[in-house]
Amino acid sequence: VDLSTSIAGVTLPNLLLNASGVNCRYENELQQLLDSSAGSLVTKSATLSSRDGNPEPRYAPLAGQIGSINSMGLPNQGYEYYLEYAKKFDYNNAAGKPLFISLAGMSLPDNKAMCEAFRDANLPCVLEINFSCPNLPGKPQLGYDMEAMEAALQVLAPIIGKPFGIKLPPYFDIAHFDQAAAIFNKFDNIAYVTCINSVGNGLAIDWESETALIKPKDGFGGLGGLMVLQTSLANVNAFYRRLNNGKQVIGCGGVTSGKEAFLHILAGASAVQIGTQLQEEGTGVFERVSKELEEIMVAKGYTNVEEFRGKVKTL
Ligand SMILES: O=C(O)c1[nH]c(=O)[nH]c(=O)c1I
Repeated sequence: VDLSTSIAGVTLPNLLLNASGVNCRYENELQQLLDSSAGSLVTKSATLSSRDGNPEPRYAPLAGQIGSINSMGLPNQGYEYYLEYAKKFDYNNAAGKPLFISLAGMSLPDNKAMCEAFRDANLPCVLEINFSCPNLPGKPQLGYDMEAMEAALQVLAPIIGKPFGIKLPPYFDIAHFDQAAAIFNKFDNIAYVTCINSVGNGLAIDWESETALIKPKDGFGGLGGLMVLQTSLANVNAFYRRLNNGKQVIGCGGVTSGKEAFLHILAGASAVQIGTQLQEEGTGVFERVSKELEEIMVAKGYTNVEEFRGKVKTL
């Protein structure tokens, strides 16, 4: 059974990888991903300068393994740390694993400076521009401001020059799928979109202590895990149906087993990112989910994912 896929001009020997933000801030964590069965890896979203992020507790799993809530606040080592990592990354590694770099500038000038630095370094890594961090106090998500998102892409796409991706927030209105896809279809080098980032500004409360689970923003944070699966499948399929010229979708949201990975591919995903389940289970999740996905494919008579990608049936 073949789980390989190609995105933005790079080939992933296995279509599973981490969701940006999970197990990917430090080099040792990135090495754990390389040593796992994941077919690739993406770094923690980087800002111009390093950041400590929001006060703890800032992440919590939810009771009943239904998901997680986080308000990390963009803690990262600063983009130069990840640029150096990308400079010394072994792109010809035996495992054939490509590298994705996530950037989440606090402003357009910051994003511009970081994209220029990566352009000048001329590396084989693929940039994933994060338009959807929900956890910066006082900062609205660019992904929810269509005009600002298009203006940013007018600046960044030409600088990046080569194929790149965008990390999107979940949309909940068909008009927003239409508007966002129409913007992305204007840029030839947008190779893919990753749907979805966490469902922004949920509130998890412990009923015994009557207290919010996380400290930042009065307990408001991004929701992930199984409980966001149906929203992520909808966003994957909405953009799969709307994007043209070979633009692809990476699915993210609610993948806890081979079954949800299979559903993401049915919805149109070319690759599948795992966040909450990676945080809770560790990097062994990639081998387990790969095996489960292979078993499902064998049981259904599929030998490769192209045979069923995007083939979700409607009634
Ligand atoms: O709080 C975070 O660091 C964070 N958390 C998320 O759930 N998504 C994001 O894109 C980011 I940058």
